[in-house]
Amino acid sequence: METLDTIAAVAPHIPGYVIARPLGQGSSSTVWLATREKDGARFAVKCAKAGAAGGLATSRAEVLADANREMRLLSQLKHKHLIRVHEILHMGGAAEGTLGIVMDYAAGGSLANLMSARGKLTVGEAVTILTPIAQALDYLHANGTEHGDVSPGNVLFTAVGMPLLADFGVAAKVGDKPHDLGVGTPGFMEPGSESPVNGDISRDTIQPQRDVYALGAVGWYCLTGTTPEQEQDRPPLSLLVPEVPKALAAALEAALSADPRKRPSAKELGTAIFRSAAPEALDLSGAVHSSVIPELLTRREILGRSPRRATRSLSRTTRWLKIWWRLLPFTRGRALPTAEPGHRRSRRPGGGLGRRLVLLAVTGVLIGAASWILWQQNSTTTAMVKQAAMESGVADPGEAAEAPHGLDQTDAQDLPAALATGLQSEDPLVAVSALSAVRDIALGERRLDLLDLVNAPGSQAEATDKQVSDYLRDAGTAFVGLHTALTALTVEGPAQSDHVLVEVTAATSGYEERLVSGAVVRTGAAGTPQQLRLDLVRSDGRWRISGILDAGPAG
Ligand SMILES: Nc1ncnc2c1ncn2[C@@H]1O[C@H](COP(=O)(O)OP(=O)(O)OP(=O)(O)O)[C@@H](O)[C@H]1O
Repeated sequence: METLDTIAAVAPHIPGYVIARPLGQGSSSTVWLATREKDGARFAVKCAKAGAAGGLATSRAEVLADANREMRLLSQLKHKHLIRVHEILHMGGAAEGTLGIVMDYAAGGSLANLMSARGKLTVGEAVTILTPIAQALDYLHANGTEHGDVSPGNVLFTAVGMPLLADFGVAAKVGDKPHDLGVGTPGFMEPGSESPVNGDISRDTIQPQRDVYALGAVGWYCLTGTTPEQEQDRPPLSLLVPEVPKALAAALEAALSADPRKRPSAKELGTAIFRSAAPEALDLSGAVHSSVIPELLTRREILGRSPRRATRSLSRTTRWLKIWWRLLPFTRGRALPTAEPGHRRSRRPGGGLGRRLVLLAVTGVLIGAASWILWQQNSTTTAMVKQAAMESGVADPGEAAEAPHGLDQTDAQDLPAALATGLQSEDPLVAVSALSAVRDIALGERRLDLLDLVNAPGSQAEATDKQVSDYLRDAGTAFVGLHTALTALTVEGPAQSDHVLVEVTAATSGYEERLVSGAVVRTGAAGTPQQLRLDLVRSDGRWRISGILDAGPAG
């Protein structure tokens, strides 16, 4: 697999999108990070390479046919752990005549990148990755589809570390033409893929057992750092990695059976893996592009391993983050929610910003883990958590939740009249109180689009609140009851200016972090009053917050 450093492809012209950087390259395509011009949303665009060496398609017509086929296949499938495809585009510039598949951007990179950075993963991390991918495979198989290339390059992660299965370039549906032999990634294909296996499993039907083998091989690779040998040459997994629980070793070894009939189904494999050990938050730090680090929430490194380095790498934005987030006090020392009794709880993080980031990060991952792996559990508690997760959209962090009760409505018209008027006030002191109240509503009711009314476009304040709102979207929660009281307001700067500093003392109330179902996942204590200087700018006749400067503790 090529790394980003070795990608020499010329950026294509994609109508309606601005290309940011290459994300990766496979045998048949290059994948680019692209921003949609109309709304700034980010996507990954997979651009086929005509005549790609090693790919299945060797002519332009074949490339087009393959892209169309992959798009068609993916558009019929919908699962929280399958990458979603949005549209297929005709490319311009150097790529004229080819197609681009626009899909969800997986900011956490691929398992291949993670393994290059880490070498091996922990048992808990492997469980976190393998269980949801087994779920996705179970879904595919139940829908008559074989993925055909389950491998580290095709397991991607969202910014909160949720695994997604990608690349349906060689996937097959029931009734499709038989696979070309030898497709897939070496090391992760069942032995004998280059020749028919066990006569009774014919090549003119899909073979889910091949995906099960591949997932077993991915699991082996995660734990040992190497791909599995053939059955007769393979040492027991527990010899290579003594800390692997017996049940996990047995599940992976069964998946790697040479005889496909001895392999478990994807569902059985997922169940066995899930029951073998507690899932653990992924440490993706060190495996992603530097520009992704600020949005990466699964950063245990901040927590304990190398706090200084991690905090430094968050760079300047953290100063703004630190100040604004001080308005969201997270409870000290309270246990974070976990879905399963006995599953690992978060460790107590260190202090300051790292603590807040990590609390968010670990909460996100554990809540996420709860939904990814709540699959075969049958206890009432689990069912309730699962229900809550589904209702809240936590079950699908990559997708905006269909929030009931009018949450997420973007229309400012249903704001209380006094607030709507306050937002339009020429007086920055009136406006700033309204801005703060609207921000409380945005975070308290998860009406996150209201933040557009609060923060100046392109400002540090906007960037900071985006981190908070991304967290709430991903977690499917709101900070219910949050109220920010602003007192001792004074304006610095000329009265008529379009840019003023407002000095305030800000104090936040206690609040509950709740799922849309109403379930409380965490409580936050009231914050110590902070003296802040809010940087306000006025445009289109309205004041918005552009930045927040720390003026120290109040009093
Ligand atoms: N949605 C995405 N978000 C972020 N990165 C992605 C995304 N899709 C792909 N990538 C990156 O691009 C790489 C290549 O993508 P992909 O595997 O789909 O290409 P391919 O040409 O079909 O590969 P191959 O045929 O060799 O399996 C991935 O390994 C990953 O690093």
